[in-house]
Amino acid sequence: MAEQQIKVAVLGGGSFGTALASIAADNGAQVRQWMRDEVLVAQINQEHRNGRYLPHYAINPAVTASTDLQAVLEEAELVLIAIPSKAFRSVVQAAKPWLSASQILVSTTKGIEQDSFFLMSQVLEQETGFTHIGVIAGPNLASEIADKQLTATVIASADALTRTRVQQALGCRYFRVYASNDRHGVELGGALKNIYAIAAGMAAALGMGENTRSMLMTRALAEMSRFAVAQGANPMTFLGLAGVGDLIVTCSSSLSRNYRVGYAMGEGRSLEEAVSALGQVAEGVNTVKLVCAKAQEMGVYMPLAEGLYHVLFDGVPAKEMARTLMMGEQSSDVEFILPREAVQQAHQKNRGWHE
Ligand SMILES: NC(=O)C1=CN([C@@H]2O[C@H](COP(=O)(O)OP(=O)(O)OC[C@H]3O[C@@H](n4cnc5c(N)ncnc54)[C@H](O)[C@@H]3O)[C@@H](O)[C@H]2O)C=CC1
Ligand SMILES: O=C(CO)COP(=O)(O)O
Repeated sequence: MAEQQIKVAVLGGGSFGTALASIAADNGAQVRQWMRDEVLVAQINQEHRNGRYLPHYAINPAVTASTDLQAVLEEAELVLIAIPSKAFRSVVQAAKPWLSASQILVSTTKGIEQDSFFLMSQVLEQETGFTHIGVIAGPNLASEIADKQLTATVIASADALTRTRVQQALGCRYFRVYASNDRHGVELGGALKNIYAIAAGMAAALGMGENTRSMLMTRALAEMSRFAVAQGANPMTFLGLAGVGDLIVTCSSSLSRNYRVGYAMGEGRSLEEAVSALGQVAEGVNTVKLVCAKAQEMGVYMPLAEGLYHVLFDGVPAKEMARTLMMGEQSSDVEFILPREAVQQAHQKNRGWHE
């Protein structure tokens, strides 16, 4: 679909970086991928395979890998950054000498920075001061994309050039790219759903049914959009691929690392055991900590996230937490229609009937 060959740099040698590099190459781009591991670089360049993260996937030979940031970044028009949130800023800082204001910088990372509570595009903005900045998020399990299973993502940016170039560079017969200008909402959607994917994995391992999962996902969406609106995002974004789309896939699929962490804990493993068995990043573990602290600070009601926090970090059994949540205050279904406060007030007014 791309009209002329675009030069793309991908920072990150993990599963998503590798899948994105190959999409761009399938789409006719010249792609350079940066990673730290020289063995992996040699394997990608010689065998066109990433044995550590996507071992069964044939990478497009037009992707060349390198440990040299300068070589990867110079001449790149589009830079996709697929680095876990914990290391994101340090990688951007290392890349800075070879970044320029004419480049388009796009975060693909679904996480939040520890001390600042910054989303990754905010880190990009703060570190570079550039304007062509965007994020992508959506139902994008890397291994399914690697298999060329049909899916779509959202490029979110206030900058029209960023949106258009990413649509041109990545949109292809198995990957559609939709546009949004709610960067904050799209990025929050991607980060927040990881929390609920852990809870969904746990519920599945505990033998809870499809009604339960459906309730969990829907109430998760209510919580996510409540938090995002308090942060200045547009609630309608959560009806899109980066909201409900990504929530459905990560809460339903054992290919999701966050879901797998929850599932392992539901089977009785400790958080540490679950995370170390995974061997890859599950952003939700850190995100739930940060979001619960922020929600408390801002007075945002997030019972599911708080419940999960107590299960992960305070040793509360998941089944006990589920019972507590079920007996929590009766609330509003869609609070953008009937506010939660209206339901609470009606309860106070009509006290005594059930007691
Ligand atoms: N895997 C997936 O299905 C998807 C992942 N994402 C997001 O993409 C981000 C990256 O995830 P994956 O590629 O899946 O992770 P991964 O766990 O497969 O790989 C992480 C990569 O980052 C590298 N890395 C870690 N610390 C580094 C540092 N200090 N310097 C340089 N490189 C470092 C690792 O070596 C590895 O190559 C995450 O935030 C994730 O939420 C988004 C959509 C889909
Ligand atoms: O974001 C993802 C799919 O859209 C990947 O989820 P995990 O990080 O849980 O694997």
